[in-house]
Amino acid sequence: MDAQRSPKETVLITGGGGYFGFRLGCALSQKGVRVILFDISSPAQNIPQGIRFVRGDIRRLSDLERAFQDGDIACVFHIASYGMSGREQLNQNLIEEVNVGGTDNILQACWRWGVPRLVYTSTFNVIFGGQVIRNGDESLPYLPLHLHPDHYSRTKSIAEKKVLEANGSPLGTGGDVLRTCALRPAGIYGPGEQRHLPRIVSYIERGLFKFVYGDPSSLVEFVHVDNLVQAHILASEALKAAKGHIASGKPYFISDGKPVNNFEFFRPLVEGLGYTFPSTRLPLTLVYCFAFLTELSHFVLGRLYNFQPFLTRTEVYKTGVTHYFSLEKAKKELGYEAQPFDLQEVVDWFKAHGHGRSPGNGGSDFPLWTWLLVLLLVLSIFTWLPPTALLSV
Ligand SMILES: NC(=O)c1ccc[n+]([C@@H]2O[C@H](COP(=O)([O-])OP(=O)(O)OC[C@H]3O[C@@H](n4cnc5c(N)ncnc54)[C@H](O)[C@@H]3O)[C@@H](O)[C@H]2O)c1
Repeated sequence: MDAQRSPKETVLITGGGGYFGFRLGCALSQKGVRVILFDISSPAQNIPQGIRFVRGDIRRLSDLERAFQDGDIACVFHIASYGMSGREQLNQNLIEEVNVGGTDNILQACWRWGVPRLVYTSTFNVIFGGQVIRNGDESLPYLPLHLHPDHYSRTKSIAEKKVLEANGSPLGTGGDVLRTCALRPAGIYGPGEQRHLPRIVSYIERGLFKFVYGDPSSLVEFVHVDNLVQAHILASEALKAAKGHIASGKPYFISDGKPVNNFEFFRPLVEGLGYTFPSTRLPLTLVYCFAFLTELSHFVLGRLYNFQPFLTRTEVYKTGVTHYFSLEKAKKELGYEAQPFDLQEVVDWFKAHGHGRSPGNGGSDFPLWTWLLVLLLVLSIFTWLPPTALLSV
């Protein structure tokens, strides 16, 4: 997507109102590419001049028609998704409709309006389901669908397969074919990220981040938003004839390439905002049981009050079980080179938005966390009791 070679190319970004999609749109626009952002929600920031925003739902073909019909679109970045974290994870119908039905519609739209390239934003989770993976590569099989403990991961896996299977399929508009690839990112971070970081900071500020869990030597990965932007632009290029369509029909893992303990990764954020990093460490299984009970309570009570679960099972193993992947294929075939980033700009972003504990401010160190730990222990004991014992309580 080099501005010199294709100054008038148009791309469409589904989920372009979200954190990553918007960042990608801005980067492409700066390179001279015409950008259409497609999303049910507007971006949190002002839309730069030259970028077109189309409000619409990928579940509705008629909405997609408004965005596709007069675009002469060269590439679609399909980023929109639903159900990744928090209470969203528990709304299975919507997850299925957006992640699977929406992807079907995007494929239809590409065929119908002759879009030659489609880059799908997938996730590590299509492979990982709580098993230890060290330096895994793209030859690993998909996690069998019934082993996914959450519907988001299952539907991302179904959607990724559909996208990759569509590679080489004929376009409805002539002799050309659709070329597709999928990028599987680690957890995304960067300044202004709205999905994970505000939740983590709110736990820190409310005094709830008082323990870590799992083996301290467990390693996971993250990807800075700008590294992920770079990977998407390279992937789109690698679907072109000029690059021998090298990425056609393939998935690639994308991360910063620095496996790290999940909680240690966030240490600079905790300490940078003036809080103390917790010294209590709980066993992973205990926290997993707690997460299970949280999900169970949400299942029962969620219809009356759709509260934000403290943690879900998927979140527990994503943060506490070792899984990291090789970048070799992305480096070799896409030319991906992860740039070094740290959390300082994230700390600065939160401080600039009124967060952080000033010296002398006692903050919110109320003993709620102590009660939470006790509750966690009590509830976990219940999960080990046989159902008959529970019934007789
Ligand atoms: N955030 C992460 O840590 C992470 C990790 C791995 C993979 N991913 C993948 O990266 C992508 C981007 O993640 P993000 O963190 O920027 O998410 P995000 O929630 O900020 O963006 C997703 C966007 O999709 C939009 N959307 C949802 N349903 C839609 C619909 N029916 N029609 C149109 N738009 C719809 C949302 O409004 C949102 O703006 C997603 O595909 C996600 O699965 C994210």
